[in-house]
Parts: sequence; structure tokens; C-alpha cells
Amino acid sequence: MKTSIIGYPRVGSLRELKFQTEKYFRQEITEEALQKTARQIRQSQWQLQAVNGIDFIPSNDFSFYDLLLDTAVLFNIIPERYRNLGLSELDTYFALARGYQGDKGDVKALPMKKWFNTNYHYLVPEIDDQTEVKLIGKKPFLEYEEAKELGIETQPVVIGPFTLLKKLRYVGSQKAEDYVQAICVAYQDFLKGFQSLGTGWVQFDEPNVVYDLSQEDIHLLQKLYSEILAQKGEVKVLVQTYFGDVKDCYEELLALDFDGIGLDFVEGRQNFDLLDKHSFPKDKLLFSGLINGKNIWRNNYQLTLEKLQAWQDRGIKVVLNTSSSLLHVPYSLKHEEKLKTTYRKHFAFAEEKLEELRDLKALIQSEKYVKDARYLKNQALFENRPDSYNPQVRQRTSAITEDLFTRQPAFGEREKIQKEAFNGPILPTTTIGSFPQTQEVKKNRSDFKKGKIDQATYEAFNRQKIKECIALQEELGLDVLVHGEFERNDMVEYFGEQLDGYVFTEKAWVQSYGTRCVKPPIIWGDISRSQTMTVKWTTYAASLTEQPVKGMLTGPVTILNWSFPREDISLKESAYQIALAIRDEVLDLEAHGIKIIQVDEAALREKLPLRKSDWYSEYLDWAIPAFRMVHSGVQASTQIHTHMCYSEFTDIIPAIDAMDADVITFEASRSNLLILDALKANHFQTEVGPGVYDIHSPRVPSVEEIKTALYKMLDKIPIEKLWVNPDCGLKTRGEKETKGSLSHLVQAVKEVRNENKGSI
Ligand SMILES: CN1c2c(nc(N)[nH]c2=O)NC[C@@H]1CNc1ccc(C(=O)N[C@@H](CCC(=O)N[C@@H](CCC(=O)N[C@@H](CCC(=O)O)C(=O)O)C(=O)O)C(=O)O)cc1
Ligand SMILES: N[C@@H](CCS)C(=O)O
Ligand SMILES: [Zn+2]
Repeated sequence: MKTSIIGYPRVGSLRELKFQTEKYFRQEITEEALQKTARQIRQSQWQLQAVNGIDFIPSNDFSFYDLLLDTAVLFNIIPERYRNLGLSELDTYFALARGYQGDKGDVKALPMKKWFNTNYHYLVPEIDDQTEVKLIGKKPFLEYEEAKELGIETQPVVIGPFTLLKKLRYVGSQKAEDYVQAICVAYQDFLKGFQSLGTGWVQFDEPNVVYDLSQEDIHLLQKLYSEILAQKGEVKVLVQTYFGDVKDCYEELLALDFDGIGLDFVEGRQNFDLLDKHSFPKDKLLFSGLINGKNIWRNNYQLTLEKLQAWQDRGIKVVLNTSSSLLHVPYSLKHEEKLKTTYRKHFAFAEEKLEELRDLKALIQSEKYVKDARYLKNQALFENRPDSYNPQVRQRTSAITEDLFTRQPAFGEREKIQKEAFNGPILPTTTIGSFPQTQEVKKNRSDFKKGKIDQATYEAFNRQKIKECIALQEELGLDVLVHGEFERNDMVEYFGEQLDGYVFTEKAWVQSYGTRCVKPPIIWGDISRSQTMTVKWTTYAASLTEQPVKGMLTGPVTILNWSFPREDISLKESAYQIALAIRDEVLDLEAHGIKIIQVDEAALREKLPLRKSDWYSEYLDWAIPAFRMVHSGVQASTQIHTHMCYSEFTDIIPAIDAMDADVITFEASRSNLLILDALKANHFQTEVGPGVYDIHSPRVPSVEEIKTALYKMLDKIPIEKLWVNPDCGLKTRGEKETKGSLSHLVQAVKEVRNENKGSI
């Protein structure tokens, strides 16, 4: 039996690529130096995979920003406005990803969206009538040859034509079907390029086939691949699916001339049934995704070996694979010096997953594997999980009753009470919570964690930052202020570190987008709160000003979705445990005089099942109640805000309204405010603050741009329901651009207020 992985992380095991790329952005290093780091990362990873005996090692899974963007650039899908900047190839690429503002012009970044049900974000390539789709790039070929020079045969990976066509944004008059012919030729040329290099296998990633597919979708899939595969020559082609099952197109995939079919058996449980009910062709390889690519628990060897054995007994040629790219897990446990052995032995990050693949490959070849030490050690893990059960927490969740999900009085009545209590201006301005996490803010935290400074020094620094932040917001003229979140490393990790039941790591970074990474904490056991988590900082900020200060919490669904969840209890049970802990914090903030509390649910949409039929039964039916439970205990006059970013929630608007928050702020600027129509159509009752500018780009928006956005909003949203704010928190921004952008925001609002005096 052979082994394979779909893709490997690429930021570097200690985020070397992140640091070098950010230096390159700041013009501190040359492109050559950046390329050198990239090469070192790729090469050491190929070698690591080779040492672990991986038979199908991917190449072209490396990216400076995002694989979908890479694929678009490979096929010449680059809008004119970026080409016209006249930048180098790499800088044009970064302009697409981050926007560009400088001597050569001023362009916004492409929109960024969540990649399926993960916390990874992709860039949405834009195609117009002028785009001539054709193979122009060399990256996949160069990286293949780079590995070959090390003596390693790799399997080049590219996003497949179906997923590419589905993910593009069509801004001209032409639609997906108009590009099919050109796309087929471009992918044929891609395969021909590898034919001439003598490549064995090429991998086409087609995660879009795990969605509900229409007949037209299936025809498109068939049309694309019957044409492309007709030209594959000697190259073998694997179609790799992930994040779900392929029940809508299983037979069609088998009927196409693929040499390998990659299925996810972790999130696509129905793939087991498909395989049981249908025969699998003897001339194809089944790339069986049994090793979880998205969670960090050790694989259960017994279950995996049983499956593999059963398929092999049926004569299926099986390759053991990961369920998705390993992009979604951290690099290696070897950097975790503080993690206790009791816990650590239960985890497998990317490197340890390579070792699992190696073990399983050896075990399946041995008739007596049940006596093998590797097998026995693995089985022992599933017999005992210490410190994971807390009877008080279980007792509290089992006592949850319906009334805990309902806030009184109803929204309309609360809205009146709150408007009176707040007595603020129309179009109130606010921010999403975090202010720039400058080097000094991070250094303060890092010095404290390393024991270089004591708690008093650490806290004094944060108090000083809060003071400056409040003064800045007052000077700018914002209406609802925040404390700035200087004490937080991350909006989820921070709470994970304070809640009992969590285990956290030191270097277990996972890429979220571009150079930005997160360190998801691990839900090891039952979750509870033993002390207040935010009251000290929020009340300090409130003591410095007469203006309202918004308390800032992360909601239970987001805490769950941005952690590595446990797998021995349901997600619902974990969400309810976290919800009760956050509920206590909300009530404590209220008891300390905080009248506006924001409970961020940035990741609400993340674990929404990819198939619509499962949306409510498997997810929303507990995710929305979990949020409602957090705020149902507050008084009518306490205003509950929530915030969501990068969520395409046009299709779940009724569920968002059912969260029963008083105000929701959300990302909107990169997606052209498309969501406004949906809010109007659904008679959205919650007050809204669609972001008026993109905070993920260093660009400073002009007053005019913000006014244009505001007027677009006022077309669709009653003025008394509209809040004004950036898209998301400002933690990734510099201080100068933050000040510039917010002062333009306030200026724009002043002008719009003046221009609308009559209508208020
Ligand atoms: C809002 N988003 C978030 C998502 N997911 C989260 N879990 N959190 C989010 O906020 N998903 C969607 C969006 C967009 N995604 C992101 C993801 C990541 C960032 C971001 O800014 N990440 C930072 C790292 C943040 C952090 O945890 N910092 C720590 C550690 C800082 C550090 O690197 N320290 C150095 C030493 C520094 C020194 O001594 O000077 C070290 O450890 O080596 C902290 O601040 O303590 C990033 O840089 O990638 C934004 C949006
Ligand atoms: N309050 C958080 C939300 C980010 S989604 C912040 O401002 O960073
Ligand atoms: Zn956000």
C-alpha cells in the first residue's frame, strides 16, 4: 500500500515565510532573499515527506499567498488594473492579494472569502470579457523540477477547472460556460507541460464537487474532464476531493478517465456508503482520506487498518491519504516544550501525521500488526483521556431549559429602550474592537510570557495603551468606544487560555490568510470559567471617558470553530459548555456597569454544513441557541452587539436575525456591499453596521469612498438602523493608517449627517 498527502503547510515550521514576506512588504529585503526562504521551506518539506516514505509527495502546494490566486495567475486571469501598475511579477501578485497604493497607482485587493468550512481564506479571482484564459505561468513546472533536482519525484497540484470556474467572480457579460473552451485548452497545456517533463502523476483539486450539485454542474464537470483528460498522454491524473462526500457525482467521477480518485472519509462519511454500494474500478487508485487533515488528534489505527483491509480484500487498489491538505494543522509537536506528555501523546500535527502514514503503511503489510508495539501504543491512547470530565459542567448543561434561549423583552421594545438610554447621534460610529497590535504591544506580551517582566509591569503597559486608545477615539470623534484589546494575542486563543478545559500550544501556528496565522487552542475537556476574563480591562477603559465603552467578548460558536475541537463529545455539547461560560462573563460585565457588550461571532458560518439539507439539523439548530444563551440574561437596556467577518451570510439571514442581537457589524466592503439587498429582502430587524472600508489592506480609504459606501447603504437600510464602522478589527493595521482611515470615516459620517439633516 502506498501513502499520499494532499498538501503541506507552507508558512514554515517557525513561520519563517511569514516573517520574510512581511519584511519584503516593508522593503527590508529583496525578492531574491524572499525566494531563497521559500525554496528552503519547500525543499526541507519535500525531504521530510520523503524520509517518511510518502509515495505521492505534492509540489506546487507552496504559495506566497493563496493557491486559488496562484491558479488564476497561472492561467492569465489578472484584471487589467493590476497589470497596468507595471509592477514586477511578484509585486503584481501581491497587489492582487493586498491592494496597492503608491507611485504606480491605487488599486484595492481582490475580495477574500472563507475557504469552504475552514479558517483559511482564499482570494476571489476576477474575470472579465477582456481576459484571455491561457497557460502563462511557470511556477508548477519550476517547483516540480526543483524537487526533481533533489531526487524527489513529486505530484504537482493545481486547483481543478471545475472548482476554478465555480470560484471565479464574473464581472463582464460572459459567464462560466463562455470560458469552458479556453479553460480546457489551458489545462490541457498544463498537462502537456508535465508530459514533456516526464511527470508520473498530477493532482487536480476539486473540492467544489462536495457541494449540492445541479444537473448543469455535473454536465460541466463531465464536459471539462472529458476534454482535458483526452490530452493527458502518459501523465496519470488524480482528481482530489475534500471537505465532504461526492454523492452527487460519484458515478460520473468513476466514469471519467481519471487514474485516481481522492475521497475524504473524515468529513465525507457518506463516501463509505458509496464505496460499499458500488464497485470501484480495478484500474484506478482509491486515494482514501482516512487521516484527518483538519484536526490534531491521533488517528485510531485499528479503525483505519480495518477499513484499508476491507477495501484491499475487495481488490481495490488503495493509497492511504489525508482527508484534506495539512495546511489546516500546525507543523510539528517538536516545538512544544511546555505541553505535558499526558496530552501531547494524543496529538498529531502535520509532521506527526507523516509518521502515522509511515506507521500504517508498515502495519498493513504485517499480518500480526495487532501485536506490533506501534499499534499497541496507539490503541492505549483511546482507553484513557485524563482530566476531560467535569461533573459540575455536565450538570449545568443538562439543566439547560428553553427559557435560557430567549431574551425578554422582544427586539422592538428593547430597541426603543436602548435608543433612549443611549441618546446618541444618528449613524453612530464605532470600531470592531481591536486597535493596532504594534511590535511593542506584542513584545510586552512576549516579555511577560517569557518571564522577562512581572505582571505589574505588563499590566501597566496595557493600561497605558488603553488610555492612549481612549484618548485617540475621543479625539477622532467616535461615538461608541472600545478598549483596544491590547491584552489579547488572539480573540479565541485569549479566551482559551483563561477557560478551564483547554490546552494551548506555543508554536502551533496555522495559516489563516496570506502571512497571517492563528494558534487555535485545543479543547481537551469540559469547559468552564473560574474567574472573570475581561472585566478588569473594560471597566478601566470605561473609567477614562464619559462616552459609552463597548465590552468585547468572543462568542461560543466562534470559540469552538476556531479551536481544535474534541471528538469524544458532540460539537453542540462543547458549544453549550462554552456558551455558559461566556454568559457568566456577559452578566459580570453588565453588573460592572458596561451597557454595550459585543459578542463576536466572526466564525458563525464556518462549520455550516456544505450541503444545504444539513444546515439546520446538523448545525444552526444548536449554534444559534448557543449564542442566544449568552445574552438572554441581560436587561432590556443593555445593548448586545455581534460581529461577523468574511461570512457570506446572504443565504442564512433569517438565522442571523434569530441570534436576536441588537446590532450586528459585519464585513461588506470587499464584496461590494452585495449583502444589503439580501438584508432588505429579508426584512432584517437587527440594527446593522456593514463595514465601510476594508481593514485587511493597508490602503487608507478616502472620505469620498466612504461616503459613497454610506449612500449605497442608505439606499437599502433605514437611517435609524445604520451604524458606521470598519469591516473588522484593526489589530493587523499600523497606527498611522488606522488614524487616517478612522478620521476619514468620522469626516464622511459628519458630512452625510449634515446632508441628511432634513430626513432625520
Ligand atoms: C479576525 N480573524 C481571525 C480569525 N481567526 C482567529 N483565530 N482570530 C482572528 O482574529 N479568522 C478570520 C479573521 C482573519 N484572520 C486573522 C488571523 C490572524 C491574524 C493575526 O494578526 N495573526 C497574527 C498573530 C496573532 C497572535 O496570536 N499573536 C501573538 C504572538 C505574536 C508573535 O508572533 N510573537 C512573536 C514574538 C514577538 C516579539 O517578541 O516581538 C513570537 O511568538 O515569536 C501575540 O500577539 O501574543 C500574525 O502575526 O499572524 C489576523 C487575522
Ligand atoms: N473584536 C475582534 C473581532 C475580530 S473578528 C477584533 O476587533 O479584532
Ligand atoms: Zn472580524
